[in-house]
Amino acid sequence: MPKSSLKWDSLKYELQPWIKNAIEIMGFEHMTPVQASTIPMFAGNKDVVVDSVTGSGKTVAFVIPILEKIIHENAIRNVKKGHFHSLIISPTRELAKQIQSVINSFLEHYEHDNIKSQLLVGTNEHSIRDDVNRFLDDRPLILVGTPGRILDFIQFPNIKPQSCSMVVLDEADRLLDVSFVADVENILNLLPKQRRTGLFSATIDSAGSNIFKTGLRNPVKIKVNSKNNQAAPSSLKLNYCVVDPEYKLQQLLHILNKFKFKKCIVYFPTCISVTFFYGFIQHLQNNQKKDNLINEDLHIFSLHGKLQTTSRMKTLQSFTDTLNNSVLLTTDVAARGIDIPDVDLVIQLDPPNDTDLFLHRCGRTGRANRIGKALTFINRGREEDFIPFMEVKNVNLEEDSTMLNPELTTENCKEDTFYNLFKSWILHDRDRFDHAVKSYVAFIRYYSNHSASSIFRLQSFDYIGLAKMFGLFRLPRMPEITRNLKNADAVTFGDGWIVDPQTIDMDKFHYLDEKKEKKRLHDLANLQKIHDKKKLKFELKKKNMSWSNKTDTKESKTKRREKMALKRKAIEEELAKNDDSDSDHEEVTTDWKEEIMASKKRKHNDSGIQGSFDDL
Ligand SMILES: Nc1ncnc2c1ncn2[C@@H]1O[C@H](COP(=O)(O)OP(=O)(O)OP(=O)(O)O)[C@@H](O)[C@H]1O
Repeated sequence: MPKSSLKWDSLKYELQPWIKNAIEIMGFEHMTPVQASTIPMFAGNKDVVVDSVTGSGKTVAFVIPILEKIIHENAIRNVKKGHFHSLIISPTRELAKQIQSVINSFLEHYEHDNIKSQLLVGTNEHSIRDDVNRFLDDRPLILVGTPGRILDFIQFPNIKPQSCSMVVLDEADRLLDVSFVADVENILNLLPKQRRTGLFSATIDSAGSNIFKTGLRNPVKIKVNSKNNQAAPSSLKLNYCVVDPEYKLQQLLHILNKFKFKKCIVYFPTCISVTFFYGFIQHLQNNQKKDNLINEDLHIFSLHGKLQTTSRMKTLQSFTDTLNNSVLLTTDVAARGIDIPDVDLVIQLDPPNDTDLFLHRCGRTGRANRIGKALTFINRGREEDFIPFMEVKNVNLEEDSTMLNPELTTENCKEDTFYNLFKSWILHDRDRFDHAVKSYVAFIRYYSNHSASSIFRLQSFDYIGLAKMFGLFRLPRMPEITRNLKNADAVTFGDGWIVDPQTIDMDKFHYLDEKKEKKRLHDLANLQKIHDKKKLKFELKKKNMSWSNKTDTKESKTKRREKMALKRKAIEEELAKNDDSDSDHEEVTTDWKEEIMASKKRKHNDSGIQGSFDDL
C-alpha cells in the first residue's frame, strides 16, 4: 500500500473529530494497512474476517469502528439500562484488560463521560453478582472479557443482550478451538442475529470452517501479510540456535547476562517449569555475589495461568514499567495479543507444541515496525527439521549461534560446576526435588502432545540431558523413558541414577517443611517395621510406582468403573424386559459374572512390581 493512502485523511470514512484528536495525541501519524482496510468496512455495515501479522494494529482497527457505531447509532440514548452495545471476547484476562485500556485511551478524549467500558474476567476479588451490580450502576456500553465469565454474566436475569449490535472475537482462531468454542457459540446464540461481527487474528486460517459458527453475514476477508509475503512482520528477526538440552538453562543465563536488551520474554512449556526455574534463578540472584552466575541488574518476573488474576495483572504491569533489563519468564498465557512496546527480545526454550503459537510468541517483539529479535532454542538432532517444516508455512528462520556460549556443549564441557550447584540447591530441600520431578514429567507430557510429532519424537529425545537441565540426579520412572531410552545403563549408574548413588542418601534426603518431613519420617519408619516380605514388596511398589503410572491407573480405574456401571444398567434394563424368561436371565447373569472375573484377572495382571525408583 503506498504511504499516501495510509494518511488518516484519505480514509474513506469520516471519523469523529474527538477520535481524530485522540489518534493525533497518541502519535499514530499514519494508519497501518490493516486499519486502512478494516475501519471503513467494519464501521460501515460489513462483517469482517481480519488476518494480519502480529503487532500490525488490529486492536485500533476494531476499537475505532465500535466507538464510531456507538455515536452513529446514538447508543448513549438508545441503549437502555441492563442492555449494552458492543461485546469484545478475548481468550485471556491479560489481553481483555489490554483491549479495555486501548478503548479507555480513546475515551479520555471524548468530551463526555457517558461512554464506558467494563471488564469481565474471572477473579477472586469480585463475583459475577458484583459485575452485574456494577454494570447496572455504571451502564457501560462496551463489555470486554473472557468467554467463561461473559457467558455467566449474560445469562444473569438482569442482563439483556438483545441490544448488542457489534461483537468482536479477538484471537478468533483461539476462541474457536476446542477449549473455548462451546462457550463462544453459547454467547453468540444469546446475541441478536442482526449485528456486526468481526473476527481478528494473525493466524485466522487455523479456525478453518469453525468461523461459520459465528453467524457471519456476507463477511469481507481482509488479509495483510508482511512485505516479503512472510507470515511474520518484516521488522521481526526470526533466529534459531541448536543447543544440547542439558545446557539450555545455562545458555539462557549466558544470553541474559551478556546481551543488552530492554525487555525480554522467555517462554517455558508449562506453568510448573516457570515456578521451578524462577525459584532457582531467584536463588542465583540472592547468591549473586558468591556464585556470580547472574547479573545483579536483571529484573526477573514470572507469569503463568495458575497464578491469581490480580497477581498476574500486577506482574505484567511491573514488567511493563521496568524500563531496562527486564525479563519475564512465562508460558503461552502471554503468547497472544500482549502488547508491550519495549520488548526487544523473545527467547523460546523449546518450540511450542502448536506451530501457530510459534508466530504469536515471536510476535511479542518487532511490533508496529519496531525492530525485534526472536530466538528459538532447538535441541540438537531430529528437532533441527523444525526449520524446513516452518519454511513451508512461510516462516523463515535464520541460524544465529553468536549469542551462545560455545563452551557449553556436551563435547566441550567436561566438568559441570553449574549442574553441581543446581543439584546441591535441590538437595537442600526434598520439596525442590519433587518440584523438579513434576516439572520434568510435565515437560515429557507436553512434548508428547506436539502437533509436529514426526519432528518432536519421544523415541529420539535426550531424556538424560533434559533431566540435567532440571538439576535432577535420577530419572523419574516413566513408561515413556522405559520405552524409549536406549542404552540407559551405558550412560547412567543404573536404576535411573545419573550420578553415583553412593553420594546421595535418599533416606536422609529431607523436607525443610516440618509437617512434610514428619510424615516422611513416619512413612519411612513404617516401611522399616514391615517384616512380611509380600507386604514390603507391595508398600515399596506403592511408594515407587512411577508418577505417570499412578495417573494411568486412576484413569483406567475410573474408565473401568464407568464401563461396569453402563454394563450394570444394560443388564438391569435387559432383566426388566425379560422378566419372565429364565433362560435369558441365566445368560445375562453368566455374562455379568464373566465380566467380574475378567476384571479381577485384569487387576491381578496389573499388579506386577512396577519399578524401584524412589521419586514421588
Ligand atoms: N496507526 C498506528 N501507528 C503507529 N502505531 C500503531 C498504530 N496503530 C496501532 N499502533 C501500535 O501498534 C502496536 C500493536 O498493535 P496491536 O496490539 O493492536 O497489534 P495486533 O495486530 O493486535 O497484534 P497481535 O496479533 O500480536 O495481537 C500497539 O502498540 C499500538 O499502539
